[in-house]
Amino acid sequence: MSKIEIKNLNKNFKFGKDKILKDINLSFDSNKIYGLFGENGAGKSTLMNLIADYTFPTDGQVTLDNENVHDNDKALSKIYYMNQNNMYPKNEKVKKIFELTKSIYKDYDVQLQDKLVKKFQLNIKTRFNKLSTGYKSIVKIIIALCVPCEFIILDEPTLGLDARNRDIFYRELIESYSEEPRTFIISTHIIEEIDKLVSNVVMIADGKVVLNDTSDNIRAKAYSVNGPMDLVSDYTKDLSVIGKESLGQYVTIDVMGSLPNKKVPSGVKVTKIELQKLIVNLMNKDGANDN
Ligand SMILES: Nc1ncnc2c1ncn2[C@@H]1O[C@H](COP(=O)(O)OP(=O)(O)OP(=O)(O)O)[C@@H](O)[C@H]1O
Repeated sequence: MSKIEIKNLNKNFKFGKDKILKDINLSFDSNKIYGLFGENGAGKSTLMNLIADYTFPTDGQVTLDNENVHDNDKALSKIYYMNQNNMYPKNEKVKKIFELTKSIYKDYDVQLQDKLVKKFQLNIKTRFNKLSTGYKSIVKIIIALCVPCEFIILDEPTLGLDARNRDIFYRELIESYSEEPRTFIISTHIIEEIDKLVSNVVMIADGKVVLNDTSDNIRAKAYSVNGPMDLVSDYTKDLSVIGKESLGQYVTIDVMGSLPNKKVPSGVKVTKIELQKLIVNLMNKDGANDN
């Protein structure tokens, strides 16, 4: 059971004034699907780059099974990183790129690759640089699902994909994961499409981890409380408020934590919050400070 650990990590870029990542402590366990969320510029890609040793920490370290990943071929061979950079020879046909990948990874899953090529209707005789943005992502997705690595990091994998192809991707990811469990770390802004798929959620805001829990735990402690302002304010007074919207005398207050051990007042409705709404609330710091 392998594990990636990020310990006391800080990152700033040489010419940047600010720290991009601040005192990050996180672990990514075996066989889980992590959603990595945060607003534009929060530091998600930087974190993924650090895990895959594309850049190095200013302080702290990233380890895989207690070994620093930096310049560590053994550790890095267990990590596959799909991102927006095109690492493939631009003028090669897709078929050749698949062959090159297969020659690097001994247990590369050619059967799955062929199945995915058909599902996505990818023409493997096309040169990579002639593909549309969506199909470039599809080539990378196929490779990411077929390489025999224990940790698959996907930075905005569905960039440019239409709704049908996004649906195929999610279904194939789940099927592939069920057959061959491994760890996925997926960064995306389309939270509502993957919230049912992720087992764990990590959210970064202002370079810090602000949420790191299982999806089940988060769902079990995030609620919307709606009703007359005075009743809702009283019912939620000891809870951590993450969002608030009011319409006249009626208010919806989003909270995190255990609900009070008392009867919900008549006229007040308590519902669970969707992950998407929770993340947006957490991004919206003003909302969190409203109460
Ligand atoms: N090589 C670099 N040099 C200087 N600053 C950088 C570099 N790479 C990233 N940054 C800065 O680090 C911050 C975080 O960027 P990062 O790409 O990690 O965010 P992100 O959460 O992935 O954003 P997005 O969702 O928009 O892709 C940004 O302010 C960005 O400008």
